[in-house]
Amino acid sequence: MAKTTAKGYAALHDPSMNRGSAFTAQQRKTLGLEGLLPIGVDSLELQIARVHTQLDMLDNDLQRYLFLMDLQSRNQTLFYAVLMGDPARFMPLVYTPTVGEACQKFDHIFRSSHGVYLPITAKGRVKELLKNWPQKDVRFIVVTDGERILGLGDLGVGGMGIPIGKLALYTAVAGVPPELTLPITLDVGTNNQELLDDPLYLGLRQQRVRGKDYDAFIAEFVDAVQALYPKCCIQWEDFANFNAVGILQKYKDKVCTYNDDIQGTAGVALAGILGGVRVTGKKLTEHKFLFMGAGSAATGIAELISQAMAMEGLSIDEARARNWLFDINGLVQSSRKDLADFQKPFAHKHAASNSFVDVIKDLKPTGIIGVSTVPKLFNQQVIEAMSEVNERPIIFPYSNPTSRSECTAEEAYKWSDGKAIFASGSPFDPVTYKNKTYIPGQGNNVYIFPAMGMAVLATQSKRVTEEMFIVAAKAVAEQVTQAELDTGLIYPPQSQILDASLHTAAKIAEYIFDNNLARVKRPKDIEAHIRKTAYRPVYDPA
Ligand SMILES: O=C([O-])CC(=O)C(=O)O
Ligand SMILES: [Mg+2]
Repeated sequence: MAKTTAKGYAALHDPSMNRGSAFTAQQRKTLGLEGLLPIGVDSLELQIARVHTQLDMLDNDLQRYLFLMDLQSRNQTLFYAVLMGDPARFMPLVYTPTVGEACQKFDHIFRSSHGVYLPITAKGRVKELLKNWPQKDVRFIVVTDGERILGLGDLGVGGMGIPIGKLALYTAVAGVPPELTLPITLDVGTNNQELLDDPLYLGLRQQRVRGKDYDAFIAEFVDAVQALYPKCCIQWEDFANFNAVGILQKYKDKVCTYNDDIQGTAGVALAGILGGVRVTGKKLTEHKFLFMGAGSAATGIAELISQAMAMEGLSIDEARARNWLFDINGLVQSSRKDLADFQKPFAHKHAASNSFVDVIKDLKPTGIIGVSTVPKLFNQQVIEAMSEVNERPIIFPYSNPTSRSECTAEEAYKWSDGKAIFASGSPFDPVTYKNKTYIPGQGNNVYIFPAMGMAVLATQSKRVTEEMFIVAAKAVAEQVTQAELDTGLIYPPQSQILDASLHTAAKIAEYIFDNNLARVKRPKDIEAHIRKTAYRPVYDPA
């Protein structure tokens, strides 16, 4: 929401200004609020405590999600103070897994609007619609077309929950000022018949537009953003593979943009692997990865790992040869005729196989990475096979939300007899197995995208490059202590995610300055500058 200076009654209804019961007596006088609030004056701490009590009264996480969204549209400072006070507790509410359920039920739970909806029927008028957003300086847009929301598929306009949730984390996790962010949904229709048949559905009631008209709409959108907000970075989120890959290819060298599912996920996977590599004692170049799923998330991770392996001495071809994909049609290998261009670098010579377990026994990967959106594919046989060929198998079920995870943390630890190096896309509780407690890490792009946002903000970077994700991955991984590795954690603990993200952001920013991508002058101490720029959820002094 835009920062404003509303007065009187309007001040109570402007989330960027509203303090509710925390307006001081003096402010109430000056702003004309006397009589509009009960006489008591709360501190922010007391307001936070009240929110916790109210959350405790609710029966389930979807209700808590709705409560928090209402809070966001009522009192922004309090919303972020609550989130940032306990990120480990609140991330699963405003983000995966609860946000997935909220997107599925979007039309039924809809209350008030946040962000901008651009229907393809407004073709030619995108700029005009965007101008209705009150804020004139927007630095981050997270945009979806709702076609592949987490692993839940086409949710049409209901996908909006994702840009809203991601941007809340830009702020809560890396301190990006909320007034600079804007969630957007491009409504190009939906192919989800259940939605089309639902009288409560709020999006366009038509099949998805494809091809030239779709591309032209995306182009108009990018142009409009450039024209209105020249310093803005566009993050593409939860598009179907074929659109995600094409859009990124088309715009990554033209404007400041990235795709979180391809590049952010790749960054966080590489960070987890660098952490995991420390546990295995083997060099990165000695590892070999097998992906369950061969979409753009898989190829994005495989490519970033390959680049990182190449930086450690392998040729890029040797590096790619250590990354294998497996999908619904079996092992991706060079004789397959159904492959898209973006999959071909990872289609190596090998006999066809439809058995993931056989492929594990044959290729002996050191890690398996699940980006299939199909739950339970890492079954007991798979994890036992990985444990037979590895002292410490890397098991990363990355599909979201929890209901789509390739296995649970408990399954991974149990079936590997406590040997698994584990991280999952959505959170799992700690697991006790044979008297030892393991803390499963959340290998979610939340360790990357907020930090990337903060770095881009602090530098006004012209572009977002591939190397920036390698820098980010290394910065995340280097913060994990040996004691944390010993408990199974390969990412920094979520309780300290703000601090970790600010450090990661500083490392990325340093790279941006070093490579002449910045549009601002280099500060003497980059990390101090970033920490100073970061949003804090406090009321400005009266
Ligand atoms: O949103 C998340 O939790 C991670 C992500 O980008 C996805 O699964 O699409
Ligand atoms: Mg996503």
